[in-house]
Amino acid sequence: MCEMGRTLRRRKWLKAQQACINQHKKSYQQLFSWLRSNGFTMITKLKPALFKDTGRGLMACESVSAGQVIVSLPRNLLITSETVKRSYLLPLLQLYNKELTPEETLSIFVMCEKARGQKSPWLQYFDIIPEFYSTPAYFSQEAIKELPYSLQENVQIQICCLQRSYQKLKGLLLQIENFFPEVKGQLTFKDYRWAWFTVNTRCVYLRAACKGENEGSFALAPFLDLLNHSSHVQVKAGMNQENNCYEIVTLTPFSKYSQVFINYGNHDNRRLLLEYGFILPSNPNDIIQFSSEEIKCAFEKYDQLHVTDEKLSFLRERKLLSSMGCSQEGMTWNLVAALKLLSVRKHSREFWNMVVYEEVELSQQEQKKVAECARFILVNKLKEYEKKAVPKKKSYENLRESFHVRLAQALCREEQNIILKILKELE
Ligand SMILES: C[S@@+](CC[C@H](N)C(=O)[O-])C[C@H]1O[C@@H](n2cnc3c(N)ncnc32)[C@H](O)[C@@H]1O
Repeated sequence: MCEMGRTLRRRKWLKAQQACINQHKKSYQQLFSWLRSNGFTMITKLKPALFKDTGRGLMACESVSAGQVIVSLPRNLLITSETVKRSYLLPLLQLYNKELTPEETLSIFVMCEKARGQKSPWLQYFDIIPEFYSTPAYFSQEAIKELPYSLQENVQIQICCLQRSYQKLKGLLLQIENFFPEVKGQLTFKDYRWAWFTVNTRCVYLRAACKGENEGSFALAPFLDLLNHSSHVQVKAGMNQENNCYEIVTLTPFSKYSQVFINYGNHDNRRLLLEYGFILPSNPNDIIQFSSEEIKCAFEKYDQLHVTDEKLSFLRERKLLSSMGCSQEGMTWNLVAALKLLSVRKHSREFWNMVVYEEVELSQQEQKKVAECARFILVNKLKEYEKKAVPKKKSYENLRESFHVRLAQALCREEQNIILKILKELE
């Protein structure tokens, strides 16, 4: 029943997406003729298409071999801080007394260009950009509650940063509205959130390959930003100084009619969701992190508390308290080191150093303690997900909200599976 419900929802979602692609057909034609008129040439034939697992992406219309340039975009088609500085916004930016980050500069430009509509030279580009994002900053409170607790905190932090950034820019936005009445009423917080996530989810990084003016900055790259992410592919990307184009060379071949992917980086699912609004099934970069509090809780029943605290300080001084977690591959080195250290009885810092950095054989009792505590920590973590997995009566009217809830639940399921796998290995 549940499977059937999921299939039906999936179909509904695909239908909505297909309608969106059809509706956009004309926009794509306009995008391509605009790109061509600005010097773009399609080196590898790719076209926008809808894919079952990832939504819109780019499809290879011919087979693509490793080493092939998949997209080559002339510099004039990139939106960078330099583009903004050359624009009508420059005098107002210069007069503003607060320093803007590159993300803020680009977000303001994106928001203004979107608001200018037909008057914007980037119209054809903004026409194909999604109206909404599926990052948790767009989630309802109900959907946020479905996320793991520490991720909920990160979402709140992200929203606060966005609000603070908007407040900081308020004076400048008022000035812009005064000078350019056509954007009036279109520079609200919601518009800023949209622009910020457009920049955050779609920008490429211009590396310091050349000592140019864009060294180490971000850029929006029309068309190229229709490429989705896969952790299984490898690409090389950067400015080609010879033709002044931003190019992506794939190191992974793709067959005809398959989706062409790039790699956004070694992100775990929490980062992918927070920053990009999606997750990867069986993400090899997924690590379930444990806090020192969670570890401490497991050891309280064995050690006197002050000894546990001292051992935790010992780990903190050596920066071993971060990255304590587990992945598909097993427990991280830092977690194993912490478990070993917290299990030993001897109270000597010299010995603790040997336990962490050298192969000191633990007694059978200590090894048993390591396994027991690992199990305790993992089982405790599972309880957090189990509480969330209690079926809710509520049916989500809004298609978008129910998609967000399912996304949050899928993330929890992925993490749960990793923990279950490690628990099984501990048996
Ligand atoms: C640079 S855009 C890629 C094109 C985008 N799909 C579109 O239709 O405009 C990045 C966004 O694509 C989506 N995305 C990228 N890779 C994905 C994947 N493997 N699965 C699902 N969504 C993905 C996410 O919404 C992400 O924020």
